[in-house]
Amino acid sequence: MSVHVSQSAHKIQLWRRLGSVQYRDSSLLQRQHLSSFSSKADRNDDLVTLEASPDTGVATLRMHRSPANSLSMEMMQSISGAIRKAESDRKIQSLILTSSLPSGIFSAGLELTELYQPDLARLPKFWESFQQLYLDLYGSRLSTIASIGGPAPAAGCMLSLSCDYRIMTDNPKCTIGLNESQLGIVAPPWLAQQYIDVIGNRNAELALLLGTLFTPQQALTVGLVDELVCSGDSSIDEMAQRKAAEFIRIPPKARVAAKELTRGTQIAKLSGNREEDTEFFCSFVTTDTVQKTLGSYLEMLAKRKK
Ligand SMILES: CCCCCCCC/C=C\C=C\CC(=O)SCCNC(=O)CCNC(=O)[C@H](O)C(C)(C)COP(=O)(O)OP(=O)(O)OC[C@H]1O[C@@H](n2cnc3c(N)ncnc32)[C@H](O)[C@@H]1OP(=O)(O)O
Repeated sequence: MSVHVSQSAHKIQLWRRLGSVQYRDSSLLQRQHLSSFSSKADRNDDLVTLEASPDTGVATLRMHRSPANSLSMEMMQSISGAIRKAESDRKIQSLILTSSLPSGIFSAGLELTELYQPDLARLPKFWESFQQLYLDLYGSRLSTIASIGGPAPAAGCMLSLSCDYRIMTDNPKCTIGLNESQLGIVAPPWLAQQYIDVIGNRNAELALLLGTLFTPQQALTVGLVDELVCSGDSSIDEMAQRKAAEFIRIPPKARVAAKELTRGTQIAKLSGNREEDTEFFCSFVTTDTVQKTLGSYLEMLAKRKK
């Protein structure tokens, strides 16, 4: 145990050195004019909707945090809360995770304003909410289906990786993958492991290095999604419902036990390592280097829009 702790302390030092100077307060960084990236806390009450159908045993969790379902702390807590609510209903055996944004965006990943020039008191709680969301979704007793009608980069991809089955719209503009390296950051180990488990070591290695965003066809080829639906075809919901019904036909105890076989070790690993993981994240993301890269990435997003 002591060896483990000292190794991770070493890793933190390494990240700090990579970032050269540790970020202390926002005055250390040049404030840039990024008017569209200014929100932080938002209201918890209208970010997701849960529709449970006891007749079919299927609940549908729709995300609608405009404009892109990016994951603020409150958004992650709302999704976690809705998963737990669905789980508490013994008639519900399956959960479909989808977006109800008119743009179709599944989720743009972590809310970048939570990472850039962060509120230092909020940052650890933000990361704990991300860990919790992973634990709630990946470890759910429900069979979970991601119905991906639009882009799903980074933590948006994590949401889908945490489900048991992924259906995606076949529109080349809708991409999916862990693109963190393009932002000058890396995926946390538990998220990288999900990627490795789903697409295999070599595919994950290359994709993590390059920050690849896969088109739906490429995602299908590497196994990142299980099925594609023709673009514009409204049947993605029907397909998700059909898949949910297929999972429900498996006796729940066997289904849950099978899931535990493949996911139990990773869930236990993060559960026993949350504080250290949070400390590492906060130390890493607040380095000057990471902050500068995030600032440039945000500017690039804003310019691209113009
Ligand atoms: C122990 C070990 C620890 C190791 C350390 C671990 C460190 C890990 C640290 C962080 C991990 C981060 C994971 C992440 O999830 S980072 C987020 C990555 N996300 C992205 O790169 C996506 C960026 N967005 C896009 O590419 C596009 O917006 C897209 C989702 C494809 C949609 O494109 P489009 O339909 O063209 O729409 P717009 O680009 O115009 O976007 C619409 C509005 O949404 C805003 N937006 C988009 N993404 C985000 C975001 N992630 N956060 C906040 N806001 C976002 C965008 O600005 C537009 O806003 P507005 O209309 O107001 O201008």
